[in-house]
Amino acid sequence: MTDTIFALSSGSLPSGLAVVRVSGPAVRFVIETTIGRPPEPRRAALKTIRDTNGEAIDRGLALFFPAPGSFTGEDVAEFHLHGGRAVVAAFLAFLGSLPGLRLAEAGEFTRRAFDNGQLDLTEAEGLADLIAAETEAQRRLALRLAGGAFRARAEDWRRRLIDLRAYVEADLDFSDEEDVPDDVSGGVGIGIAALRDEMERELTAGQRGERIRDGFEVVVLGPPNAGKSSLVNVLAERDVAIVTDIPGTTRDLLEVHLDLGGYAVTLVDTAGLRDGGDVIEAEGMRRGRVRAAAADLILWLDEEGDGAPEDVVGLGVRILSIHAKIDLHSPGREGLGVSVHDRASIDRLLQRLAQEAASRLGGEAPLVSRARQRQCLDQAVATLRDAESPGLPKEIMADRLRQAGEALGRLTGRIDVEEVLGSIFSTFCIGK
Ligand SMILES: Nc1nc2c(ncn2[C@@H]2O[C@H](COP(=O)(O)OP(=O)(O)OP(=O)(O)O)[C@@H](O)[C@H]2O)c(=O)[nH]1
Ligand SMILES: [K+]
Ligand SMILES: [Mg+2]
Repeated sequence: MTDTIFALSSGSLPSGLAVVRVSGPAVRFVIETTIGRPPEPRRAALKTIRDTNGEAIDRGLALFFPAPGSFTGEDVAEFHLHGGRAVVAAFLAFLGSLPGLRLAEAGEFTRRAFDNGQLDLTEAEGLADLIAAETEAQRRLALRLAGGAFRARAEDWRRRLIDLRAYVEADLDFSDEEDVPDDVSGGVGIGIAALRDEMERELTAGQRGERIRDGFEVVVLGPPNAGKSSLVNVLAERDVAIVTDIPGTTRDLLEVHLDLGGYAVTLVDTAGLRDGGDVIEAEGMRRGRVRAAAADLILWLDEEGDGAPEDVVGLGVRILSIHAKIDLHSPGREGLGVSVHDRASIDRLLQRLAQEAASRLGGEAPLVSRARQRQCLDQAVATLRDAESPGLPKEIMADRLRQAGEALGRLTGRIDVEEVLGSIFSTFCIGK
């Protein structure tokens, strides 16, 4: 028989309340042992919670969610206890002493929900992201995913693929007969193109999704001693990077994470760019350039206001040029000036960065936000493109449609799920 699992599902103790969740076949037994008669389904009941000897452990709310109308799809109970360490320890120890009960592993409640068809893989990923979300944009993105928006979309695509395949196969079966109109395959072609077009649009929007989830990347470049590390420290409001008046102080890449206007932004400090320098500095510069080439924005910093040199412009990344140390230079220069000693200039820069992030990542929350999702969808699009090749034999077209359906099956976890499950559910915390 399946184990009944339990865990503290709320945060660290002590706290006002602690929520302990139990899921599995022994839930009714747990309820009868601790509070007697089960409360009405999904209704909170205030009860004294007792151990097997009838001794009170705490007084709190108990809820019962009978299968299948629960998060996991199994019988589930929730106990809202006082969030004291001894209270929770006593209750968990008591649960562990009951036959068939054990502490849940990380993500095990969600894993059961998935196994019982309560969630698909994209919804499970959305839940993991919702719990990990640190900014508003991440929260909105994750909530949409967890709410089943991607699942619904993928299921619609899959149904349409099945219909298209049915047409092609019917066409195959009757291909000898005169009276099957050939425009059936014309309609199929239009159907495939429409489907591929929708998927491609989601892939494009997904570039935003991955950036929202993983962070909008800003790499700070400039000559040595321009004040890059000082600026990164001020923006991060922490003393993360070493600052000295010696040119070539920074060698390693150093990243800090900011929340700018609800968007996650990764700010990367780099080694100052100049000719010469020792081997270590040269390697630092190389790494800085590589990172910058993949960034969303380069923050070019110099004291002269010369702007980024040709080789940096040649990276093809959007550049925001900044005059550093404006407290040392005469005012009236053009462009965005910054001094770490002038709070107003820092606030202007922060505002500008938030605008940059918003203009690149704003709009309706996309569906695709993970490399895994993108890869599945990429595959579906590639096979559909194949299916559209002119003069393709019907058998092969039908097979391509089947393969596209399989790619969607991998996306939602309908097929080939084992290899990705471990990596997804291990990112969950215990109790989820
Ligand atoms: N007056 C003034 N001095 C600054 C400002 N920003 C940085 N400095 C000084 O400039 C010097 C170099 O600063 P860093 O932040 O180390 O410069 P960097 O660009 O990171 O230098 P490298 O890592 O060597 O490439 C230090 O002495 C800082 O105190 C500023 O806005 N105004
Ligand atoms: K320096
Ligand atoms: Mg530095």
